[in-house]
Amino acid sequence: MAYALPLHQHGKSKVRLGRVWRDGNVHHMVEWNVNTMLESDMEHAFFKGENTGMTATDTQKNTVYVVAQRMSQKCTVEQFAIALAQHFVLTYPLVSKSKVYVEQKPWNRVQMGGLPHDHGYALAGTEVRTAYVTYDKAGKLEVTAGLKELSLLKTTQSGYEGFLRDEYTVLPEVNDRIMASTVTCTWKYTNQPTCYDAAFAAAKSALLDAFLGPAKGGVYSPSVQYTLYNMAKNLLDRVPQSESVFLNMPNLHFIPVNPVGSKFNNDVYVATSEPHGNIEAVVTRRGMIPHAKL
Ligand SMILES: O=c1[nH]c(=O)c2[nH]c(=O)[nH]c2[nH]1
Repeated sequence: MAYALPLHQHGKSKVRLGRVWRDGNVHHMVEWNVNTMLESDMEHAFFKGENTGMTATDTQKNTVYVVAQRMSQKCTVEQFAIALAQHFVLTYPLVSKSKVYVEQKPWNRVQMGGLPHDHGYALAGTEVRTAYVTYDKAGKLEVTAGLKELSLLKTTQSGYEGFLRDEYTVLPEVNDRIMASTVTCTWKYTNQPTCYDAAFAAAKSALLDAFLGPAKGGVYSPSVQYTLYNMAKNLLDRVPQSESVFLNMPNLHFIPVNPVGSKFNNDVYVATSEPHGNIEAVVTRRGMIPHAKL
């Protein structure tokens, strides 16, 4: 006995991508999380196990990257979703309706000293300020200030070369890549600042400046490790009351995509959060005792 099939559809979920448009030195970047769903005359797949004419969800995923690449001018999330939705219906005769849902991450261009940064972005509204305080009977006060979930990204001025190669290494050496991280940082005060807000602001801008470099041109990073050290160093330079800095920086990979043989043109990337690199260190003034990771 054949039962009714009043609804069926198939699609791909959570296709995450980064799209960068390069206008000379000024880059425009978006990160999208795309879900596709196709309604189609595919009853025979359910009833008979025949896949003839089916647009595979893997094909749908590749198409997400291809259409993102075809958007040659900087576009809105709506314009991209329309182009993708129309592509499915206009390309595949059995597809009667396409449904495309896209979420855009709130990456905002960083303003540095009042100037928009050429290629530096920060995620809006995610950063958390932290304070860890201990006080003992002898009157000893220890204050460790910090921040976490500060997401930073730059679309260029980052590379990774010269690392050990053996039979387990497949990673190509690159001198231009996206670098993105969600920074956790704590710094311990030897002397208490007169204004914690001002010290926090100085610390945060020290981190941002070392990660991104100047608004025009940025600064080259040969590794997350080097940038991390320079962020900590900048903080110790600019916050004289601090004695040691702990930094944790996941390396959130944006992997170049060549959708269906098309050439990667520094434009479309698979946006990933797992697995990710994880780099951390404690940097202190000479003679100072490092504070524990909190
Ligand atoms: O900046 C980097 N540091 C690493 O330790 C590392 N490892 C890796 O695979 N890519 C990178 N990038």
